[in-house]
Amino acid sequence: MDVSLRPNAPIDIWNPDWNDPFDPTVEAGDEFAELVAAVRAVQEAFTRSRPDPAAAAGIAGTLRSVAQRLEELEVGEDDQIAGHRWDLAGRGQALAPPLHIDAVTETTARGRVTVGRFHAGRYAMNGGVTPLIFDEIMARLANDSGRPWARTAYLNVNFRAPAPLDVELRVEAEYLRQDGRKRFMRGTMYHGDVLVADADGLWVELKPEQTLNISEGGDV
Ligand SMILES: CCCCCCCCCCCC(=O)SCCNC(=O)CCNC(=O)[C@H](O)C(C)(C)COP(=O)(O)OP(=O)(O)OC[C@H]1O[C@@H](n2cnc3c(N)ncnc32)[C@H](O)[C@@H]1OP(=O)(O)O
Repeated sequence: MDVSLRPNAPIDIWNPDWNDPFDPTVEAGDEFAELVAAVRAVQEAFTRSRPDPAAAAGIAGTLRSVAQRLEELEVGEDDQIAGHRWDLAGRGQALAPPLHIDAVTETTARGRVTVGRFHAGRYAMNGGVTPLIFDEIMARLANDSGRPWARTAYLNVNFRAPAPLDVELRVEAEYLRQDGRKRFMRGTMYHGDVLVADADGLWVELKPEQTLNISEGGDV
């Protein structure tokens, strides 16, 4: 399947036909989506398992060969697909929680996410995962509507209640205000009516001499 990898591609709104990482069926013919779903399935199944030593050794060997096969297909970061598929949950980045962005306006964004044990701390979402989800949706909003690129300067997260696993959580972002290059954002995460976390964040617009690709020697 041919896919758009442009970093500034229009935001894709969730389409029920797209792959859900918790749904083993993926869009027919979308081989990369199938691969991401498979990687996520490995992560979740590994986390939930307790293999005996022989099984662990066998599975490790199998995964080493998979890694070797993928290493043969390595490309530069701008050309990789993971993280660049805007239509997939978590942009096809298998570490990222599978956040579906449902809607983005100039000042708001909303999405939903369900995490399993791979993203768990103890019986609830890991405290490092919550900021990942906020950064994803708040950065998406901060950089939407044709605004020049901005980077996260700070992200302060309040954990209000344990975020349960295996159930859908609602995530929202709000563009509070702009002050020169500074964009102030707020995020909230709900399980039903329960606020499980909220966040305040600042995104700072890059100066012309700054670049997203810091390996190109931009002034960052
Ligand atoms: C992913 C989903 C898809 C969505 C699309 C996502 C793609 C976006 C790009 C990738 C985003 C990331 O990966 S972000 C990854 C995590 N973030 C980073 O790595 C950022 C690292 N930090 C930096 O690069 C820099 O510190 C910047 C760009 C954030 C700011 O540096 P700068 O440009 O030199 O800013 P500077 O002139 O000093 O400050 C400008 C104004 O901001 C204020 N300011 C700056 N930093 C702070 C701060 N931490 N706390 C308070 N205020 C601050 C200053 O006081 C000043 O206010 P005043 O005096 O004007 O009032």
